[in-house]
Amino acid sequence: MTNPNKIAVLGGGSFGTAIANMAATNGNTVYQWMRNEERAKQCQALRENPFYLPGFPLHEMLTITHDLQTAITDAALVFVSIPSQSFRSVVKLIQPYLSKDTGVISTAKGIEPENFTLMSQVLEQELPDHPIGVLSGPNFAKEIVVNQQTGTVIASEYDALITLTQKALSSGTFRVYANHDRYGVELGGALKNIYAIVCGMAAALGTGHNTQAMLLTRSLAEMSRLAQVLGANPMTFLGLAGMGDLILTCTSDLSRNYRVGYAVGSGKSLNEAITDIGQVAEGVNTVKLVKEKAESLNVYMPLATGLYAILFESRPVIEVAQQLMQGEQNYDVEFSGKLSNEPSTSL
Ligand SMILES: NC(=O)C1=CN([C@@H]2O[C@H](COP(=O)(O)OP(=O)(O)OC[C@H]3O[C@@H](n4cnc5c(N)ncnc54)[C@H](O)[C@@H]3O)[C@@H](O)[C@H]2O)C=CC1
Ligand SMILES: O=C(CO)COP(=O)(O)O
Repeated sequence: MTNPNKIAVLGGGSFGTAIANMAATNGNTVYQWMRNEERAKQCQALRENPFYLPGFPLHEMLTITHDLQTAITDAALVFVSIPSQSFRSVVKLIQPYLSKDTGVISTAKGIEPENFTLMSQVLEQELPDHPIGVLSGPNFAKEIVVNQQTGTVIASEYDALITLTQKALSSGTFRVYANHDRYGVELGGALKNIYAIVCGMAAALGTGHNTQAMLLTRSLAEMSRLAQVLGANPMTFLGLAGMGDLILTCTSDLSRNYRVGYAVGSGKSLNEAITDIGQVAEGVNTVKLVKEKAESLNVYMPLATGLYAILFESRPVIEVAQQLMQGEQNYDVEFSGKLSNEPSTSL
């Protein structure tokens, strides 16, 4: 049996800390697990995470620990806030400590290279007997912890898990919407990172509002086109986890993906940009996987393909932008039966 008020959060980064603190503030008994024992002890003693969210005090109901068993035993919900590159290895560690009905929720916005696997699919594979879900939306950790009003989405086939998550996290400043299209919600969160890099790059080149509006809108069209072919509901992309997160990360330098794009657009190499940011920018790997996927499925994704050419084939940004603008004319709104998946060379 699980304790309905016990929640575990795996990951010592900015989003894990924000989620853990919110759940603790709501009166839950919360354990945040960090792999680094020294850091866990330091954060627990300081009542702060100076590595990712310096200056922000943590709630007394939150315990930070290096002990995975203590963190997980009896927890009703486990949030996995580990970047996609390490996600599976951490999920493998928790299996022995989970209770039978513990719900496990991914907050990671990335894709595993093998078989284009999303993180909740990793959960499905590694923890087939557990209810699973995805938390995704326009959610900068740095704004959540200072109580900026925020909306998010819990996506799952399990209504009990949705209700439990809403109860654990909802507050006067955090609103948790439900969605049953887990795949679409998760895909939206992963794909938008590509376009955040594109928009950061465009901003570095001094583009105006017209360009930004076009980029955002065509990004949404492109994401939805792939999503539909992959079996997600493209309408999901009109919600917080699609359009909402796209707007957020494509317009703000709080986004690490946007900052990678801005740095590359300003003349830095990709490696320099990543090193300077010092935190995970999932879009850099996602664009490689999406370019391959789009080619194998013959889905037209000019922005993702153009970004790949700039980041990994040394194509000049200006040259790629001009090519996109001068291609043949295309339709504005898709999914009306016209041109939904026909190849073209324009934006
Ligand atoms: N920061 C944000 O505002 C948001 C982030 N996300 C997503 O959440 C996921 C995590 O992001 P952040 O917390 O921001 O990342 P972060 O870069 O701030 O922190 C990642 C944490 O994971 C830990 N970690 C990495 N590999 C590990 C391993 N093998 N074992 C144990 N711990 C490991 C790191 O030590 C670090 O504490 C990402 O997929 C991101 O896209 C989602 C919504 C908002
Ligand atoms: O997904 C995010 C906010 O919703 C965070 O975006 P970045 O990973 O680009 O910082």
